[in-house]
Amino acid sequence: MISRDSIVALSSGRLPAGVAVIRISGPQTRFVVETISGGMVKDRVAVLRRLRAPDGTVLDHGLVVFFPGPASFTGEDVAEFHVHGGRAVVARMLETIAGFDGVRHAEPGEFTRRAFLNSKVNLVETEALADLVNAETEAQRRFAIQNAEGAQSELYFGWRRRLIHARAMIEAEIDFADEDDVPGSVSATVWFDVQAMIGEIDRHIAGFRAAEIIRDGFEVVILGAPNAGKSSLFNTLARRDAAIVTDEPGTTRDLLEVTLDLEGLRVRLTDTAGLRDAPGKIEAIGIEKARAKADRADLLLLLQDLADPRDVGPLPAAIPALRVGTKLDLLDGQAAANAAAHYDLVISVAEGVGVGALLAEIGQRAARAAGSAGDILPSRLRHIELLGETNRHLLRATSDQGVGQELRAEELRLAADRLGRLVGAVDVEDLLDVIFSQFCIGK
Ligand SMILES: Nc1nc2c(c(=O)[nH]1)N(C=O)[C@@H](CNc1ccc(C(=O)N[C@@H](CCC(=O)O)C(=O)O)cc1)CN2
Ligand SMILES: Nc1nc2c(ncn2[C@@H]2O[C@H](COP(=O)(O)OP(=O)(O)OP(=O)(O)O)[C@@H](O)[C@H]2O)c(=O)[nH]1
Ligand SMILES: [Mg+2]
Repeated sequence: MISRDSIVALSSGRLPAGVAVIRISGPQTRFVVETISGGMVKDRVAVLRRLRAPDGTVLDHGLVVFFPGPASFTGEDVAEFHVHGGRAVVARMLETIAGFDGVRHAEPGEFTRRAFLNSKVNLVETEALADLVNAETEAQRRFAIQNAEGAQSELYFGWRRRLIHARAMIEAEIDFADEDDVPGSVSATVWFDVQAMIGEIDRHIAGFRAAEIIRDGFEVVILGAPNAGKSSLFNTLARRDAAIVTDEPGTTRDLLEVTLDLEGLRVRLTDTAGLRDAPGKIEAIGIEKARAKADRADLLLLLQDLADPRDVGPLPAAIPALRVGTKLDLLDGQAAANAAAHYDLVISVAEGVGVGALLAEIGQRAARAAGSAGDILPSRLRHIELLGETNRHLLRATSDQGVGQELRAEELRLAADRLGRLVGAVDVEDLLDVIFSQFCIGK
């Protein structure tokens, strides 16, 4: 076992709570349990005990669970005290346990760090555990649990195994080049597989945007001329009066943002200043911000007042857009029918027409951009960087341009090494602080 100190922390959330879980891991765990619970408890069974400080003071009545190492979450002896979730109860419990010799308060992510150091989880699973704890939407939860269970790391381990095999074959061919029983076509098959893997890795890297959408949300920006009804739509979708609405053109100046949960996906909706030429100083800054935000959007909603359509000039052409006609209620039946043909959707916020259809359309586009449930996607910039390096080595390995088999085999080794760093199978000491700094205390 690598760690000598035992660590303790509150592993459950905000206080006060009905119940709070205090967790301890390390070699002092048995002694702490014996002392506080007045004797050992059966392994892996929750037992109700009176909990006392070493001086005999009763702290609480709570459940005690003991998990002997190495078959525990961290791989060390672990115990949990499930106590009443009052601030004073928890404070006194933590203070008492941290007062034992060899026991101290845990740092953020330290339980999971020990699980990693004891090979209970690999690095990619560790990151997924952090994502699982932070998941707020159903899509985030689904994505994180899939990777916490190993889907993403299995993909990387699989590629790494194929490269190790490829390198073994190429080196065998180098060593036995002049013997007859090593068929020359072996290397052709190997290079063919490596070539295929480059494509697989490139496609996987391309999935990063989908992972970002799952994590950070699908960016939708509302644009249009002043008074087009942007803020009115924004408030309706947000289901609250987040933006000021008046009949005065130029009401909105700053960017306003709300987060929606559309069928389990996070969607970030931004209201912007109406676009028009040379308005006042404040409005001009707002318009500049609106254009900058639009450049980074996943979807634009281009609103136009059906009763007073105005042109707003060129918009980012590369970004998908929905043309939305607003204030449908102001048109008579015939004019309304004619107008509908020129837009993707027509709406009346005043009468609640078309808003449901617009929301459904946004939801569908967000879902498409986030990929299908079960897609294995890279979830961190770290993954993209190492996968990019992997492929650069593989491209060098597969280019014949006067490079000997030895050097090509070496490129295969370097590529496999990059994948090893990804999952933490090769030395990653320098990475650990970065990764575990993303955790909260008690995890
Ligand atoms: N009360 C409580 N609930 C919890 C946790 C916890 O630590 N305590 N977890 C904490 O994250 C999660 C469950 N994850 C866990 C993962 C592994 C082990 C564990 O003891 N693993 C051993 C034995 C496996 C087995 O019996 O099948 C091992 O891997 O060797 C426990 C919890 C969520 N719920
Ligand atoms: N009849 C009708 N009026 C609407 C509708 N939507 C908005 N309006 C009115 O149009 C005016 C402008 O609405 P806003 O939502 O503030 O428009 P905006 O596009 O945010 O305007 P700026 O912030 O100035 O760019 C207000 O008087 C709204 O009440 C609608 O569906 N029907
Ligand atoms: Mg507005």
